[in-house]
Amino acid sequence: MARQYTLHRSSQVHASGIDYKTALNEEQYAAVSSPPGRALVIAGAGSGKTRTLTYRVAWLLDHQVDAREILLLTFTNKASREMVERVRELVPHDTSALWAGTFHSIGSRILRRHAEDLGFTKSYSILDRDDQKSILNSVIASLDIDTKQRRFPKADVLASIFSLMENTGVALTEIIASRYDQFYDWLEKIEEVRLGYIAKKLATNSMDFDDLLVLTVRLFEQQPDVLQLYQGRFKHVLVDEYQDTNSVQGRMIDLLAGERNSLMAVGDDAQSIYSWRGADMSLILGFPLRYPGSKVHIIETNYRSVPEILDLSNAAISANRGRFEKDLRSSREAQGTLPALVALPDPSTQAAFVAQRILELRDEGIPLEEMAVLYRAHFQSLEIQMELTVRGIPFAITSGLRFFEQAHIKDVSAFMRFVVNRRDEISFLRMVGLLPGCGPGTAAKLWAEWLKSGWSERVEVPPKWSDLFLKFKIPKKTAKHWEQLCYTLDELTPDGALAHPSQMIFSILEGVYADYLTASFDNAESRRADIEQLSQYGGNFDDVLEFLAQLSLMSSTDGEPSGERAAKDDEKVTLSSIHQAKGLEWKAVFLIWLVNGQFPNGRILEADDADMLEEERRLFYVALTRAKDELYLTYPMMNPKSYTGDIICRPSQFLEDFPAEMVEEWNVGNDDPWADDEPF
Ligand SMILES: Nc1ncnc2c1ncn2[C@@H]1O[C@H](COP(=O)(O)OP(=O)(O)OP(=O)(O)O)[C@@H](O)[C@H]1O
Repeated sequence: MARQYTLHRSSQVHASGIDYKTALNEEQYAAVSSPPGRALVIAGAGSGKTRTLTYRVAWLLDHQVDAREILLLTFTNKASREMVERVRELVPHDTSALWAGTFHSIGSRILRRHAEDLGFTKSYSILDRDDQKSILNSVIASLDIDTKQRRFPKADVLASIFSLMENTGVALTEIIASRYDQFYDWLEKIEEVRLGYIAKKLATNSMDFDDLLVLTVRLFEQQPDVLQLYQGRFKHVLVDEYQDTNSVQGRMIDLLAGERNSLMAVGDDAQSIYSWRGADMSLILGFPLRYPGSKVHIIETNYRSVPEILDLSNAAISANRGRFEKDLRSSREAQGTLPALVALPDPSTQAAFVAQRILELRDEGIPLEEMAVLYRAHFQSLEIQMELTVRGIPFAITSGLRFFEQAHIKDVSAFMRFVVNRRDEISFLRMVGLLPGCGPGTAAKLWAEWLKSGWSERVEVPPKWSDLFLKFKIPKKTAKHWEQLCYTLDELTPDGALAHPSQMIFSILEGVYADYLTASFDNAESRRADIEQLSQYGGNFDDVLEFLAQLSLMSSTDGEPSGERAAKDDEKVTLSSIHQAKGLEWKAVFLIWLVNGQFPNGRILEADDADMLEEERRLFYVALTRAKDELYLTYPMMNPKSYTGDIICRPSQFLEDFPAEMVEEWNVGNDDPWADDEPF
């Protein structure tokens, strides 16, 4: 009888040498190794979404997929950087042709190549919120709206309204009626401002963040050949944080996936927390219907939290109805202590409790950078900040201006933006506005002279700025500085070519900006150091267009944790809003201000809208699931700072969503001999 002999196919051994079955759990492996097609991966909190996506990319590369056929869309720039880095560590393949980034950065990359088709040039500027506001204000001024008679929405509010429109596809009338009905009588004028804003963006060759998405989709819809080009390239589209995509992003994905391409969307419906910015949860819930025949993978093993914390989180979210059923299990051993529920007399005692506990935990061996204080809104961190400062406990706050949004960084980039995009009025005005004696009136006149010269419309850079600019009419006080500016601009474009980004920054600093810094800021030295750092960063780019795009994208408000997050070797407690804690984890988490009206937020309670309340509960769930080992839920019983005088606080209704046995109540006393026996 013939001998049975089994042949081990060499394809089992991957170029990367990764043993996928060992590196992943069964659920993760099923998703990572799934055949080409449409797949939705519902991965619970702490279940390894990053691992699943990075191994999926490695798997594709190991299975003869070319890196250039992969598109990885992420929610933040940081996430995309980390994932690409992780893939590089995993596989020997060349991954440089892989496209990874946020929707905005991928949109910008595509638009850069096809801007002419949409009436822009490839050197278009990207507007941030500040720039948007300047344009909107100038449009409002030009329309002669009588804002004194009745309150007209401020530029910031208008920018939010227009953005919501673009991101949701909902008509202006409807948005005003449902969310801003106090401005309903202004509807016509608001529409005029909107049209004026669009026209001004086109005239100044500028796009805002929403345009990066909307125009990409428009390009795909209006030009089938362009769409085919990208569909033909990206055979594998992977999307992270799918629960927070909005309808335009959803459409962009659908278009790229087309009829045939593989699509893997990874997300957790229970963590969808951006509907206020247009995220559309129906995209994730409706995926199986939109993609008939798609496979749904559910990953339910949580590696992060001890069972006590996870059970509480599961119970807390179970009150929500609109969700995929899942049963998240902890892979960790029970530790025998329950999450703490701590009622404190008032906000300052709450702060004292948190600070004291932080010090005790540090003594027990948890480093400060493994602890976080989370809250619904930034102002709720005030007392904590004061208390930590008094006790000398270092902390980092994830709020405030990002590096790239600071005035001095924007000033320097205004020079670069203008020489690159000579129709960029905002940058021109910002740049000349830095010169002594040059107020808004003079700046506007200079801009008019510039337009009159005809050079703003020409493709080529003027061979010598000084030849042109020195003919302009300049106030006496400004003349010397204007001359200096001209020579600096000449240095930015030697012989009509754009200089290297680092060289440009150096010239701007030495030519014009250093003087301005010392004359304007008492911390000129540290600002100068920032600019030098920017110049160093510029060394990573050969192309100034790429550099400027990256700069704008980094200062986006796309949910990126801003400010400094405590680096690993930097011993600091993190103070963060829950939104900005998305995707992060700490050994000990303090969730403060669990009071009705604060969390859930008062506006949401007033609106009495079930969907909004569910989103608020998901936010609560996100906060709970950030904790690995210790979780403290705290609230003040009295709020002495309220406008109405002292008010008694009602504990958050979310605390009623789980059985009392799941937490341990702490009674906090006082060792002050002068205090009453009772805590208050
Ligand atoms: N198969 C695995 N074996 C061991 N540890 C794992 C495995 N998969 C993931 N982990 C670990 O689990 C933790 C959580 O992973 P990750 O941060 O990717 O979760 P997540 O799904 O993005 O969570 P969230 O959505 O709550 O932010 C990480 O520390 C990760 O290293």
